[in-house]
Amino acid sequence: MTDRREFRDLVSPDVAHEIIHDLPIASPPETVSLTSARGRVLAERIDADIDVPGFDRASMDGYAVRGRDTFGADEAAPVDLDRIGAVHAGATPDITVDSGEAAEISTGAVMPPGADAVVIVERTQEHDDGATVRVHDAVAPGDNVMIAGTDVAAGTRALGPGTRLTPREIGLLSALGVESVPVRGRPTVGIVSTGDELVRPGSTLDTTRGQIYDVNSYTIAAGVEEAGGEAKLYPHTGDDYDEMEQLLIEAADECDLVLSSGSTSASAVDVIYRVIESRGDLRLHGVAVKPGKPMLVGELDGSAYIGLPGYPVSALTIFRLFVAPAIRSVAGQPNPQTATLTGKMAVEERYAEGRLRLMPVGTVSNTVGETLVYPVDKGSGATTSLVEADGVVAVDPDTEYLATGESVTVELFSPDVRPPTLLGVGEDDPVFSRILDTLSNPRYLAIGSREGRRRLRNDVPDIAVVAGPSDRSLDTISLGSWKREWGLLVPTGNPANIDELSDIIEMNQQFVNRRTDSGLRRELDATIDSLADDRNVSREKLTQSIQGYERGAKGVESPARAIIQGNADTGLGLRITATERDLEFISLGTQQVSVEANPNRIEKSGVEELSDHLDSDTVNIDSYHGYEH
Ligand SMILES: Nc1nc2c(c(=O)[nH]1)N[C@H]1C(S)=C(S)[C@@H](COP(=O)(O)OP(=O)(O)OC[C@H]3O[C@@H](n4cnc5c(N)ncnc54)[C@H](O)[C@@H]3O)O[C@H]1N2
Ligand code: MOO
Repeated sequence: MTDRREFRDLVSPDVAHEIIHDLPIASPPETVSLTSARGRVLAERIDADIDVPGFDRASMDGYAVRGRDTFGADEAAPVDLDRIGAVHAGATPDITVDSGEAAEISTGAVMPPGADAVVIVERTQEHDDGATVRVHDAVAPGDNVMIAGTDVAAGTRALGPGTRLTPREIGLLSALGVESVPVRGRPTVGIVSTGDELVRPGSTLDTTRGQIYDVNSYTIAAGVEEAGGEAKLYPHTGDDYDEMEQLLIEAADECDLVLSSGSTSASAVDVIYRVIESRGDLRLHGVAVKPGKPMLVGELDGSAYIGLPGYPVSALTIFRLFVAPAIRSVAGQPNPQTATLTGKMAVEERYAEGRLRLMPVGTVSNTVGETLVYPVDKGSGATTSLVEADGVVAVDPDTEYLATGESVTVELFSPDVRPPTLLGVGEDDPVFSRILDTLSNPRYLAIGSREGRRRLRNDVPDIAVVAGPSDRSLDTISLGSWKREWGLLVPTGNPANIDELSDIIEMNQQFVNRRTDSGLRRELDATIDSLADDRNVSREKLTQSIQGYERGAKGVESPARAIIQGNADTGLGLRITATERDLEFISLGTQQVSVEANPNRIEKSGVEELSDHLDSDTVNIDSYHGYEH
């Protein structure tokens, strides 16, 4: 037990920022060519070595003249000048314009000696077979001419240090003939994800061994690049001390900053802090934020080191809060624009762990333009906790309770986050999920019919999709409904010869159920109830004999997938799934699926859009197997 770490003294986020600020993350400036300069930050000022333009330049097509010759000219009293030749862009003029003369000139050409203005071609006419130019307009010296150095004069400061190079600045540098520029270094950030369970996307998972795809290496690498660093992925390390030490030292030698993820916490196998303690200097272990408490900060072999917690939400939250600002500061990148919105809590929320809580939240607007805010907390281990959220609400360590209706400030993940046009919740229905693809920016949380009804009653979502029996009626407006055929899925050829519900009770088959939240499950339970009534036994008596009845799977396709993988003999599902997954289907009936709108949101554009699609031919319900209007 002595190896275990307890987090009694968590440091405050402010102190953590200071400790990270003092880390030696250095990255020397470098010189890059203009073609790779976009997004980089100038390390030094750039002065103009040349005038731009480097000569007096015609800015319109027309005739180069002496302005004084045209004075008084207008439509009624044009002036005739002798046309003495032409000057084109990219050519040295071989003529001089004297008094009473004009030379044809094209935009961008060098003004010929003697000329000081250009009359645009539209205000002239050629006469005498081109020997004379009739000018209908007076021009003053300088008109339609860009004098040498007016864009940039040689010797002036063109761009200052710290300027972020966008296409506009790159344009100026090109005009000055600068071919490569000194820019701030991009710190090299080594990413070491720890855990024997991790596998890189692209390889096959062995879930029996608890393998999962590595998330953090990719989220963190993307975050590093976005902040202006250069990410370098290292192979995974397990929890073996020597292996971890060797990999971390290698990364520290090659990188300006090493970021590990995982192995930060209290378990005896979480050895990473011991590597830092023995090979470097551990300056922080544990910060008072949620999620992300077990963060580590220190130095390792002269490089900066930050240990992120393993849970993807915790890792990314700590990265955004503490690490990204440090990388931006070294790379000279400005802090990104933040955008906040003020909304009202749609539900109440309790929390009392005494840490600054960065609560992921989703937002939805109601028809009077208010923003409603609801927590999206599927836990630190769920990547959807962040994808289904629009931003975070920072809840102060002393705040233990947020009441429904309380005003909160949401910091959006970025200023271009747009709250969904439609927030829907409820049943996982394969056809409704296709309808979603036709809408502009919907968010749909497949949390089941029961939870969907509950949230709709609480006035959070715009719509709920519900199926199956329910004991409570809803005060809602139906936007549409259809019927879907449900029953038992079995492998092709139906090896166990199942043809009715009672077979799975009597035949000792491995069954895959759905969760009690789903309308499909409620339908099954109602059918079992009537079977129990017929036999004059309790529902439990029957369900006890169904292997797998108690454990419900989340997705509408989960039972089918289990059968295909050979992990089950039969499962609860829909005809459409059986057809699409090449399984056989034993029909047990049809159930109604209805799309119910929150009566207070009926005028919201996203709801109107959905309603229109449901009424139109966009959605041909009858074309799906087992579906009918
Ligand atoms: N008894 C205690 N248990 C835990 C505590 C505690 O104080 N006492 N703290 C919890 C908190 S808070 C967090 S956060 C986590 C952090 O744990 P670790 O940093 O040690 O992370 P691991 O245990 O290695 O992994 C946690 C979890 O995340 C998965 N993981 C890890 N790396 C990745 C990756 N690159 N991609 C995707 N998923 C990853 C890993 O498989 C685990 O499921 O500890 C709590 N426990
Ligand atoms: O710090 Mo942990 O991230 O609360 O789950």
